[in-house]
Amino acid sequence: MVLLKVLRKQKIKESQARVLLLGLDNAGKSTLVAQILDEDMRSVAPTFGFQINTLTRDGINLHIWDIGGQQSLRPFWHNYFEKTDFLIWVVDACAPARLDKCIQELQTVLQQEDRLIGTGVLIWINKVDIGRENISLIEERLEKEVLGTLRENHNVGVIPCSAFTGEGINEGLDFVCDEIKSRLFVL
Ligand SMILES: Nc1nc2c(ncn2[C@@H]2O[C@H](COP(=O)(O)OP(=O)(O)OP(=O)(O)O)[C@@H](O)[C@H]2O)c(=O)[nH]1
Ligand SMILES: [Mg+2]
Repeated sequence: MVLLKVLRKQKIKESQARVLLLGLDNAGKSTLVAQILDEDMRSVAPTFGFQINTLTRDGINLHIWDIGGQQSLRPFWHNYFEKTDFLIWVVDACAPARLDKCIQELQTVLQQEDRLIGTGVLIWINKVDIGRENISLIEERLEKEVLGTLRENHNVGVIPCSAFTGEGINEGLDFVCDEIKSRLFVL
C-alpha cells in the first residue's frame, strides 16, 4: 500500500497521470473525451476495446484510458487497473433504469480491486442537458449505497455534466488535477 503510494507520487512528480474512464456502455465516456479534446462528437461510436488520449492540463499530462463499457467487455476491465492514478466513473443521467447495474458495477470495481486503492475518484453524472431531473435521485442513491465506503479509501467528487453542452467538464477536470496534485504532499 505504501509502496503503491510512493510509486504513484513519483509518477505525478514527473507530471504523468493515468486516468481510467469507466462506466456502463452508452454513458457517454467517449463523447466526453471528444468534448474535452474539441473533436467531432458526432463521429463517436461504441468503444470495442479501449482508446488512449493525452491531455495536458494544469501542468499534468493526463493519459486518459477510455474503456468500452458493454457487458461483454466488462470482464476485461481488470486488465486496465494497473498503475491507475485516478478513476473517472461516468453515470448516464438519462438511464435511471440502469442505475442498479451501474452502482453494482462501480461497487465491484472499487471494493474488490486492490490496485485502485487510494486513487482519486470522480463520478460524472453525464447527459444532464436532457436528464437533469434525475440528478437528485442519482446523487441520493450514490450517497446511500456507494460513497460512504468509497470515501474510506478515496477522495471522491460527484459532478453533474454534459458532454454536449460542456457543463461540468472544467469543474470535473479541475477536481481531477487538484486531487492528483494534492497527493504530492501526502504520503
Ligand atoms: N444528450 C446527450 N447525449 C450524450 C451525451 N454524451 C453522450 N451522449 C450520447 O450517448 C451515446 C453514447 O455515447 P458514447 O460516448 O459512445 O458512450 P460510451 O460510454 O463511450 O459507450 P461505450 O463505448 O459503449 O462504453 C451517443 O449517442 C452520444 O451522442 C450528453 O452529454 N448529452
Ligand atoms: Mg466509448
